[in-house]
Amino acid sequence: MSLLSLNHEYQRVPTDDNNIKGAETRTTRPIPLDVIERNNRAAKNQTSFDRLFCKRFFRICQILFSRSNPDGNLIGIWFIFIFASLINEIAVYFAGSIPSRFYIILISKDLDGLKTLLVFSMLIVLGAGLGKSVVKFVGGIFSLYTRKILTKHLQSKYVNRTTFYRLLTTRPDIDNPDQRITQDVDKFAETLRLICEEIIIAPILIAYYTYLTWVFSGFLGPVLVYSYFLFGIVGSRFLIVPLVNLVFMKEFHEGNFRLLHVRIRHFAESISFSLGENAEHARYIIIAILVFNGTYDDVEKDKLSGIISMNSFITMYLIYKFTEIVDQSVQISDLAGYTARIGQLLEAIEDVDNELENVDIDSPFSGQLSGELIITFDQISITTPSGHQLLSDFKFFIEQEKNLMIVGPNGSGKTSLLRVMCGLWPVSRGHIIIPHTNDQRKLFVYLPQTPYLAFGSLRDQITYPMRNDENNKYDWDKMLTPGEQQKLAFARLFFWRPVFAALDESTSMLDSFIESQIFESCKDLGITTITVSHNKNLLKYHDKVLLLDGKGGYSTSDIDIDGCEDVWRWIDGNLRI
Ligand SMILES: Nc1ncnc2c1ncn2[C@@H]1O[C@H](COP(=O)(O)OP(=O)(O)OP(=O)(O)O)[C@@H](O)[C@H]1O
Repeated sequence: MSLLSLNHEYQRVPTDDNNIKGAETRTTRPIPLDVIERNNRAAKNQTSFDRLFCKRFFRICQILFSRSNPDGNLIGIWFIFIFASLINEIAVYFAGSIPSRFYIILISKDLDGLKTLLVFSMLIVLGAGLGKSVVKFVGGIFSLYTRKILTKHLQSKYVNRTTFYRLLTTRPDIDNPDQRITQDVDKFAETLRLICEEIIIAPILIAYYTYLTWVFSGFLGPVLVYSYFLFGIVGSRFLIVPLVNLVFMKEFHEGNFRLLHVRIRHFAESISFSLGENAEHARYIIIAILVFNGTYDDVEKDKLSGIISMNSFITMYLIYKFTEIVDQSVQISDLAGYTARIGQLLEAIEDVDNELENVDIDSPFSGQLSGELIITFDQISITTPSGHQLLSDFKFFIEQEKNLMIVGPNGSGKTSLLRVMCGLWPVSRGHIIIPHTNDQRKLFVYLPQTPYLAFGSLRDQITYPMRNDENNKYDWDKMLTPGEQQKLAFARLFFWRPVFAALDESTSMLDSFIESQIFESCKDLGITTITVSHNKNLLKYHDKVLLLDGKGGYSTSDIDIDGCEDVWRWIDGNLRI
């Protein structure tokens, strides 16, 4: 026997009158979408271009560049990216010096020099074009790998144990996690590539061109260019802040829009049945200052034109590089928006995982099979994620080979009892003692009213969650009627032959003959059923009934095959009180 102690509270999340910034939080309750939107707008610290952005961006970079990441890292591609950009910039530098060389050769009438320069120019122009293409190609690979590493990282954390279930049911502040993992990661990777392509070697180039501008035009040149840059940076900082929040909200709405379409696709038939259908001026001033203040008075006229041309190229290129950085403000605000969404998801997954780490759940599917298997609810209390108490001080045993039927009004907590039994929901008080089995036999299999049918072959449906190496991808939801889907779910149950089967209205679409055959097969296979149903005809297949009254109370009764009518009258009487 092992102890499943789940005596902790749900993850706390912010609500409308309880802003995220520095506010007290309280137990979750369902939050409407417009309230989440208002919270996101108000909570600028969650989605702004500040320290939090830097922290989240750094965390994502750690994932991307980590040597220990099983999905690889970006270090190699990053170096190739820098190398390709450097080669491209060297070609650009030589291309920029071509007009200066032409001025000098043409004014000195050097015909041999002109022929050599023509060949040199063609090669340089070709090299610069090729260099740009190589940078774009390597950038594409960089973006692809960024997406692959981040998606695999998030996916493995999200689809892990019951993390996705807990995140979806207890963290309504994390809208559309699916969209964050698919779309937002893709856009993050593409935006990062665009920014990197422009500024990956900017620090090296800026240092080099600052030095050259200083050598050619003296102290005033770099000062003017740097002032222009600072002005641009301060201005764009003010632009970025509101944009980050807008990018965040745009993704939020896109996620909801896609979700609506998924729902329309899923419920197409039901819906149809119900007819519900931005310095040119500043650049030249720096050159003019030096020509007119006499710095180049001693220089010969043919060389002067070459110096002016080269000087203007260098200064303009430095300004161009700074302009490129300032122009990145739109991209950076996009990047900050995507970083906020991915960073938030990573933090929420970590919270949910920590919550799970603190819960002592021993795997119910391993251990010792010793005698009779009994599930014990030891004075437990069950509270919904929204804080509503369903059951308190609940003390009960579920014994092997004693089929149990759970009845009660809608919303009384019948399915919730199965949720805590399977470890999906924590209990707010008490503990549940779960027995171990020593063979490969599962302890529980849960069959809901609408079973989950994975894309795949018929064999995949029956052996789910065990995977088979088959390439057949059928959409069984569309091919089978609800009744046939329920029958297929029972084929899965018989394949796994667990000790206990939690049947949650899972025979509701089956005819009574099939129903009786199913309960007989369960008995023959030694599967003890824990059935949630409103159907009194199922009483005869059970040995015990548990009645939840919907007010936090419960009562039990044994069922004798001849006394089903009496038991039903007893249930009926209790529910009318
Ligand atoms: N994820 C959730 N977040 C908040 N409340 C929930 C959640 N899931 C269920 N509840 C609430 O818990 C209560 C019990 O739900 P449960 O599914 O256990 O009812 P039930 O007895 O199985 O009802 P029914 O017979 O209608 O299936 C309901 O009031 C329901 O609204």
